[in-house]
Amino acid sequence: MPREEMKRPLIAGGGAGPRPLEASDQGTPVVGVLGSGDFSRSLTGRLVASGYRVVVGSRSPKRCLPLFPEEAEVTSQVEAASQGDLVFVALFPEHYSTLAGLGEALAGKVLVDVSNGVQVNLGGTSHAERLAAMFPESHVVKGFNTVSAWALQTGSRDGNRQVLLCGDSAEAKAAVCRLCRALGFVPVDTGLLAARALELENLPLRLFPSWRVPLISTLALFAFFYLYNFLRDVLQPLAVGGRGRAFYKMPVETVNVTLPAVALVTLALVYAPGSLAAALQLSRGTKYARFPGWLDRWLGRRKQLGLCGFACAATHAVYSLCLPMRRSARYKMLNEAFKQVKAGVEDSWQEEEVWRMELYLSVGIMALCLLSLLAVASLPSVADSLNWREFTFVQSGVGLAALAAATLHTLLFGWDRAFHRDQYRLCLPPTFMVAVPLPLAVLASRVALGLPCLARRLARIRRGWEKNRHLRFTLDWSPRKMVSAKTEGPDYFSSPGAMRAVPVGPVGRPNRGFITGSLAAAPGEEEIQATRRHTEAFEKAVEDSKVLLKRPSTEDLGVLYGLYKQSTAGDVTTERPGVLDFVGKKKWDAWKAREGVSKQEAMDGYIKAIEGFKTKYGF
Ligand SMILES: NC(=O)C1=CN([C@@H]2O[C@H](COP(=O)(O)OP(=O)(O)OC[C@H]3O[C@@H](n4cnc5c(N)ncnc54)[C@H](OP(=O)(O)O)[C@@H]3O)[C@@H](O)[C@H]2O)C=CC1
Ligand SMILES: [Fe+3]
Repeated sequence: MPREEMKRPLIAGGGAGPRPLEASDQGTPVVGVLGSGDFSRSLTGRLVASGYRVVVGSRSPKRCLPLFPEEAEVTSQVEAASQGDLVFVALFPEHYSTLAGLGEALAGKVLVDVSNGVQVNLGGTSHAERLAAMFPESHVVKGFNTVSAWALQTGSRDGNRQVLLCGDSAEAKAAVCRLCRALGFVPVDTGLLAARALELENLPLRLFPSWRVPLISTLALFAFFYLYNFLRDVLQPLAVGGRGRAFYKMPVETVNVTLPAVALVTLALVYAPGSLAAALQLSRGTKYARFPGWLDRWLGRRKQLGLCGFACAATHAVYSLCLPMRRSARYKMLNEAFKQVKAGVEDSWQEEEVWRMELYLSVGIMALCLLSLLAVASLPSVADSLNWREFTFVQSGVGLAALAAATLHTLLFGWDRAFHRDQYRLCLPPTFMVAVPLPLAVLASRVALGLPCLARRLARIRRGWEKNRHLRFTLDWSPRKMVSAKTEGPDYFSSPGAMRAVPVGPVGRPNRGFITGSLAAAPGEEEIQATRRHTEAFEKAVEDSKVLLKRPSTEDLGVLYGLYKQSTAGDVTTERPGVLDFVGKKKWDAWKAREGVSKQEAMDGYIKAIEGFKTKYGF
């Protein structure tokens, strides 16, 4: 549906006259809708506006007729089920049993179950599966339950346009997908009914599922730090015989000491799993082993944790700005001034305190700016406009800079207080000392991962290198495959990185099916040894071809490809590729140019060529 059409109101308020089906509409299916409630009305309006013929089935058609656009036919449930090619069941699941008599009318048809549960159902049978069991001769598709009646009415331009679907019949799903697109939505096939229906039904019932753990973690941290500060700043002064003037700190001061600690730890929690993942990859020497489930989930919640941290930091900034506005602050300042006058102090300027405060504030403001950048970049519309490198730069580079600035801000706040005895109230160290170890550890781990020896190894692992394996080309030696060999072997013409390679066992141990093992099948021990040496030299040359410093010219790649194919598959046996397959033709020509050359000679040629290319392109 064109975007413009999405903007017009879809429920015809009576102004729009009947919209006869045009010639092109003749092929579109008649859509039946069972039920006459909110969802049914919104869906009917949208279907009618998109050119579909709609037959609504109700228990009392006369009563609800005025509620529907005049283009829609409102009739009995049996009639709607019989006429519709595709039938929506817009009833609550507890009323499905009232449809029992429609089995015959619905046989062979696509039934769309749009229902949602009232509470999250973990492990039971989905409504869609119940419907499928009721109508075994129909094809049930679960879908549209994640779209609200309101979104159907107003168009989905402001929200998510996806319609998640699942079902067992591919044709039925295809029909629903076509209808989805015609209504201006984007269908997403999520799989089979048994596997996905329950999940889809639970989706609209979940409240911010990806935010639960980050929010709970942030709240737990807040509770911990608040209690900690309460003990230190409110209870301790009372315990040592204060004059009962400590509880006033609870709404502002204690909260404002708590918030930066929570923000800092939360921010550290954003970058900690990345370091753990890198450490795991380094120790395992591969990126192909799965992370533990908890680490996977933690990695997947970094954005939410970061936004929670940002919210705490921003609130801390607002609280800090408001600190001097409080009555308590004014009284305290006046009292201090009075004490100074009494003590005869004219100038209370303390150079060290001034510098501490200037630096502390400046670094704090910078940290907040960097965090704001991060938060803005995590908005889907902004993130979508960045390429992968830009996104990584912002999330990783700017994020770590924000963490470093926030840690420095906290350290400047602490200054030398860690060494003052009077700061250890109730034997508890100052809050910043509790908050700072995790961020410092994360920053130290990032510095360590940036050390050339680790960074290089990690980069190799992330490009597919494995500690206990090495890469070799598959040189298929079976005669049947040789005949059909078309593009096997290194794909020299695509890109060096795209060369087809498979992991094999530790170096030196020949594997069956690779050229080493296969050639060893030749008779005679001496012959076998000679062939093996020759093959190993060839294999090494193939390995070397992958690590030339520069990519060889197209001509040289052609030479390599031709010799390689002749070495491994013998003479070309396939037809020359078609006119439009430029790369295929070049490859074929390069192979054809070696026709008649024996495999041994081709291998020799290949080895020599690589030796030359090592000097020419660097190695
Ligand atoms: N509203 C929404 O935004 C969304 C709703 N849904 C799903 O769509 C389905 C319908 O929801 P909605 O339209 O809001 O609900 P409504 O209550 O508005 O409509 C339900 C319809 O069911 C029929 N009905 C009511 N009572 C009975 C009964 N005792 N026996 C048989 N039929 C009965 C009625 O139609 P009649 O009298 O004509 O037979 C009624 O209009 C639900 O499964 C809901 O989960 C899914 C996504 C969004
Ligand atoms: Fe601060």
